Amino acid sequence: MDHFEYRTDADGRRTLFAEDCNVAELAKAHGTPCYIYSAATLTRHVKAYLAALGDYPGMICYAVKANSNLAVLNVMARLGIGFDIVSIGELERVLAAGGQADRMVFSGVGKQPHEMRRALEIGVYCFNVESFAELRALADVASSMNKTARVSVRVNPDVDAGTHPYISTGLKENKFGVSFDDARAMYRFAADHSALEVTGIDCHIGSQITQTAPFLDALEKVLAMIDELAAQGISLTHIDLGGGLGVQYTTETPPHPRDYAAAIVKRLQGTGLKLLLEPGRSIAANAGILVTRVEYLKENQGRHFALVDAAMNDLIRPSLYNAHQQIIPVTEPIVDAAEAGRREAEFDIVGPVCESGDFLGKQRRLSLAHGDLLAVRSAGAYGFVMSSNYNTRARAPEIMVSGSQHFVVRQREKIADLFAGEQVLPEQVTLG
Ligand SMILES: Cc1ncc(COP(=O)(O)O)c(C=O)c1O
Ligand SMILES: N[C@@H](CCCC[NH3+])C(=O)O
Repeated sequence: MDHFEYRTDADGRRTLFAEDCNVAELAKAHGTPCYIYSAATLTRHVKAYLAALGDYPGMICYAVKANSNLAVLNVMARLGIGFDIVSIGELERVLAAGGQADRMVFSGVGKQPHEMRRALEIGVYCFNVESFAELRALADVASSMNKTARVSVRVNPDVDAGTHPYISTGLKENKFGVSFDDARAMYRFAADHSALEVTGIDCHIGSQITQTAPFLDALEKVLAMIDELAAQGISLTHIDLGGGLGVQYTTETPPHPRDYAAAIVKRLQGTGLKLLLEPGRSIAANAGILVTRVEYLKENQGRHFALVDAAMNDLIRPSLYNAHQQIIPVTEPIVDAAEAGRREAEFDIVGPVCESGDFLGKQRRLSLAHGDLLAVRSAGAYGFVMSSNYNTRARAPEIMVSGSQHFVVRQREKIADLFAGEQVLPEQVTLG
C-alpha cells in the first residue's frame, strides 16, 4: 500500500491524491512533467525494515542511488537510519541532508583515492571493498593520513537472483565483488595491515528480486566463509546483505520487507553478527510518481500514440530494461462522447525525444484527450536519479508531499542553465 489514492473531488470526479494533496492541482501549480514523492510512504517503508530488525543489532543503510533527493535523504536521516553510498557526490548529499558519517557504508567498484580520503576524513562506518587493487589503494590512502580504514570485503557468491541481466550483481560474470578465494587473500592482507581494520563481509546479488530464497542461499555461502575466517583468527563483526528486494510494479509478488528482513534475522540469531541491509528500491519506488501531460494524440497505420511531455530522459527504465510501470489517469475522465478529440484505445505512451526507444509504456488501454494528466507509478526509485538532459531537455522538478503540505525540493531546470558554463570556440581557434 502507498499514499497515492483516488478521491472524489468537489466536481464529483475521481482524482489522484498524493497523501492529502490533489495531484492535478500540484501539476497545475508546478507544471509537468514533475516527480511527486510521499514522505509518509517512505517513512512507512523504513519503519517496516526497522520493525523487522527489532532488537537484533544492525543498521538499515538506505541505498542513496535509488533516489538521492535531499528531502528523501532527510526523511531517512530523521528516522535515524544509515546510508549506502557509491560516490563522493552521494556522500556530500547525505551530509547536506543531515545524515551521519558514521552511519555510511561506502560501496562501489571504482572508488578513487580522493573519494577514499574524504570518506576517511569524515569517518564512514566502513568501506565495502570490491577488489584487491582497491584494498591496496585504500591501505595506501589510510596510511598516508595516519588513519585506519574499516573494511568489509564484497564477495560475489555466484547466486542467480533471477532478475534482469542488467541489474543482476551476484553472478561470476558480473563486475561486482570478488570470489571467495580472492576474499580469503584480501582478508589476510587486511588483517596484517596496520591501516586496515577488518570489520565485516558484504554481499549483494542483484536488484528487483522477488523471492527470499536467493538471499538465503547467498547468506549460507557467506556464513560458511565467516566460519572459515574465524578458524583462521579473523573474526568479523558484521554481515551486510545488500539491497535488492523487489517491489510490485504490476503483478510481481515480492515478499514484504518485514518478512524478508525477518527471515534473515531469524537465520542470524545466535551468530553474534550485526546485520546491515542496503535497501533502495523497496523503500523509494512506490513512494513516487511521475506526472505527465498528454500533448497530442496520433494514429499511425492502426497504432495509437499518446505524445506526452515526459520522455526517456525523465524516466529511462522502460527504454533501458523494457520495464513495465503502471500508467494511470490523474483525473478519471467523465466519459463524454461529445468531448472533442477524446479517444479510447490501446496507446503507446511516448515522449518527444528523437528515439523510437523513447516510450513510457506500450499498448495501454486508456481514454485520452489533449491536456489529460497521467501518472507513471512506482517512479520513486531509479527515476529522477537516472534522468538526463538528452535532447537538451530540462529536468523535471521534484516535489515532496507530507499530509496536506508540499515542498518543491528541486525546481525545474531552466533552459539557459543547461548550457551555462559552456563556451563557444574562441575566435583565434582556426578551423580545418
Ligand atoms: C551494493 C548495492 N547496495 C544496494 C543496492 C540497492 O539495491 P535495491 O535498490 O535493489 O534495493 C544496490 C543496487 O543494486 C547495490 O549495488
Ligand atoms: N537502475 C536499476 C537498478 C539498479 C540497481 C543498482 N545496482 C533499475 O532501475 O531497475
